[in-house]
Amino acid sequence: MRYAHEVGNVRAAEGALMARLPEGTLMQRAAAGLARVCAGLLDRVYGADVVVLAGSGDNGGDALYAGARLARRGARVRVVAAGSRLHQAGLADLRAAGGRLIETAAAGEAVAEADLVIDGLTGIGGAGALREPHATLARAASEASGTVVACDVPSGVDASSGRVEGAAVRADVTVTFGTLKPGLLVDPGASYCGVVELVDIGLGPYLNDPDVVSPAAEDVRPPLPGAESDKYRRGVVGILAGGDEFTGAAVLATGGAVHGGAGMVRFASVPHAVELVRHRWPEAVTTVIEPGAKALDAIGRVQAWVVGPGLGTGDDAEELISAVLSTDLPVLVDADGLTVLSRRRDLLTRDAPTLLTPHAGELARLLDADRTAIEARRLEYVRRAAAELDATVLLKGSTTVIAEPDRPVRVNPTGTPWLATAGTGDVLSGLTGALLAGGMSALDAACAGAYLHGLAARLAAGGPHPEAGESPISAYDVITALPDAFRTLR
Ligand SMILES: NC(=O)C1=CN([C@@H]2O[C@H](COP(=O)(O)OP(=O)(O)OC[C@H]3O[C@@H](n4cnc5c(N)ncnc54)[C@H](O)[C@@H]3O)[C@@H](O)[C@H]2O)[C@@H](O)CC1
Ligand SMILES: [K+]
Repeated sequence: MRYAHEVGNVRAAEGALMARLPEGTLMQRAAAGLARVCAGLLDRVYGADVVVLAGSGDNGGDALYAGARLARRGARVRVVAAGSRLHQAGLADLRAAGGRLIETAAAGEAVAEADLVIDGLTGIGGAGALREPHATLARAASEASGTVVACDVPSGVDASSGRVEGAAVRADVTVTFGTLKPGLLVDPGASYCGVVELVDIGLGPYLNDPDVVSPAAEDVRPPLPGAESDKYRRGVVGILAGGDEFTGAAVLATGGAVHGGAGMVRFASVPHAVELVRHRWPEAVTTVIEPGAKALDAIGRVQAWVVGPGLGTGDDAEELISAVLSTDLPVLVDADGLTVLSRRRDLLTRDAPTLLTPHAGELARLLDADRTAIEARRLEYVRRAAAELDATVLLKGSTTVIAEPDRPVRVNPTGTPWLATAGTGDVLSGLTGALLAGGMSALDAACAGAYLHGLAARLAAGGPHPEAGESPISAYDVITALPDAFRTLR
């Protein structure tokens, strides 16, 4: 598990640690770590052309001291000051080491020809869209042909949320201090960071519980079946999906479940969808159901339900969703099921676990909020959704985030932009439903489902020769790659 802390938490820990250390110690630790990473990125430090973009805060201070360390090793270091002030002691140290300050007007050319650019414009103190000249410098850095290293956070990225309101530095490497910041893990911010290097400055013992966590493979491994397992112990998942109109979603969700490790997949729907699912997935046990309150009675025992993909949003769908949510079993609601819930939020009042898996548009309907705002502030909205709907919420998208009331948000680290294609969400709901039926909690099943789904997509897109680049994938390719994804986890 990787841990991230919001700015308030970082500042509190820094305050407590700084009180026990001589002044300036932390900044020197940060600068030493930053300089070490920068030196490792250069072919040779001696003679390298380095440009430091320095704002007036301590982020600029870190960058100036790091520049001084590189200058002492023979680099040619030039500084561009954004704004009227600079960290005076940092500037003095850099000058003493042979670095020099250049005019802002000369910055564009200097940045363009540098071997390495250190972005020290703003760090955790950055607020709102970058002002001038910061914004222009950030754009210049983003276009630089040399290596761009962001100090603590790429300037223009909000450290706590990952929000980007205007120009921001596109870094090759981000060297962050003490702990990760949520904005480095969640898009849009995450996409500006490049490789993230964490430098230990001794903050660990002073940090509170993390605000955001990002699981690693060992955190999401589903339990292995034992010798005594039978299909009921491994879990039976019930899939309620598809209708006369939409059948693809039913086939894909069932495929995700069949490859998700369940002991058995039960599928129930109208005759047309049942026929297609039975044809494609003979492993599934299918039932034709009639609309009405007794629809579930014919299906047999399950340990978790998945409801919604391709179901439609009319009265029959609503009745089915209402029946499923009145059971005492874990329920995953996706797609059309979420649209129904946006007019029947009362159905969410229940004791058993409920897992909702919206994309931004579906969440916008559920919360009566704006889709663009959700995409820009994923952490804020997923937390709000979990609290307001009293459910586990998995928000799909460029970074999948998962929230449960009063828990750190989990950020999924796998995935590929190729996943943004029709039908992949249906695969995720079937897969995650199988994990729920296997006995994982809603939060763990959501995390493991998102992780495996993203990993399968990467494996599918990378093919047998990932070094040759990625190719487009279909939702069906994701299903086919699931066994490899499970194996990779072990
Ligand atoms: N507090 C600590 O103990 C430590 C802090 N460190 C560094 O200090 C940084 C935080 O320093 P500060 O609190 O001084 O804050 P920053 O240096 O991150 O940012 C504050 C400065 O940026 C300007 N600014 C804010 N938003 C802006 C915008 N939208 N456009 C243009 N300018 C903007 C402010 O006017 C102010 O001058 C960390 O990110 C880290 O790099 C490290 O030295 C480690 C220790
Ligand atoms: K920065």
